Amino acid sequence: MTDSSPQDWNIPAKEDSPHEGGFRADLKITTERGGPTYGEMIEQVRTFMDKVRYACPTHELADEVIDDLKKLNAKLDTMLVDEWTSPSGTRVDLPSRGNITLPPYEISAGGPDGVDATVIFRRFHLGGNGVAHGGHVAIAFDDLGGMAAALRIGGVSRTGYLTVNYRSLTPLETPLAVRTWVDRQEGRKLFIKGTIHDGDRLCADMDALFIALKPGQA
Ligand SMILES: CCCCCCCCCCCCCCCC(=O)SCCNC(=O)CCNC(=O)[C@H](O)C(C)(C)COP(=O)(O)OP(=O)(O)OC[C@H]1O[C@@H](n2cnc3c(N)ncnc32)[C@H](O)[C@@H]1OP(=O)(O)O
Repeated sequence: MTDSSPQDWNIPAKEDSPHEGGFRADLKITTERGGPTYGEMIEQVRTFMDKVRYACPTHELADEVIDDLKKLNAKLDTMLVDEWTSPSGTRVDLPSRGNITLPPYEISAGGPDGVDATVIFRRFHLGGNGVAHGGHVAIAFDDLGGMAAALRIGGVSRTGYLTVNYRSLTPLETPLAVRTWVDRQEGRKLFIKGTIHDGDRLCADMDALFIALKPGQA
């Protein structure tokens, strides 16, 4: 088998976008891409990453795992698609829309006024001394802040700035309440706020600007 080279990832989109050269105009929402067990596949990968974070393999075991991973990567190589047709990020029936790169969250309510979700930072989100890495906290805010913006404008925006105040430690493997909402809107500018709580305790809050993209804008 061969390792993937960088060019392998430049997979052209199958369909033309109504936004030539830019972001896709429509936000795809799917529940079937990748099949009925796609969510379980993603969960197994997360579990694997949890174990990798804490494992100290012998040389022999590391070599075995490398061989197994090469086989798995070769299997997925036969199924690579462009970003617009990948299940990842579109599967609204799965935690974090099936996006392996995000901390898994589940949305309990979402609309033009904001989003309520429960996020669980996993063992592989460890920063140090048993709690979450601040960068992963920011990723949760970025995605759920972007979601609040998307649900307000019915389209795509990009983060202009995102400030996180880390108010107290953010635990791993604990369901945490996230709320993001549009504080105010000025034309294309959406000023988003957010909080993450562990019970009554505020772990972090966010102050961000998302800017709605113009047609054709990347
Ligand atoms: C069931 C539900 C299904 C939902 C369905 C799925 C939902 C799915 C959700 C996905 C959620 C993902 C969320 C991730 C979002 C990223 O992580 S995006 C990646 C990180 N961000 C970037 O890479 C952005 C890089 N920057 C850029 O591309 C450009 O600067 C931008 C943001 C497009 C803006 O450029 P532009 O269009 O030329 O606009 P520009 O005129 O510069 O600025 C517009 C206004 O914003 C102001 N502005 C711009 N930047 C700043 C700044 N940093 N600070 C202050 N003001 C600023 C300008 O001053 C200007 O203000 P006004 O003069 O109009 O008052």
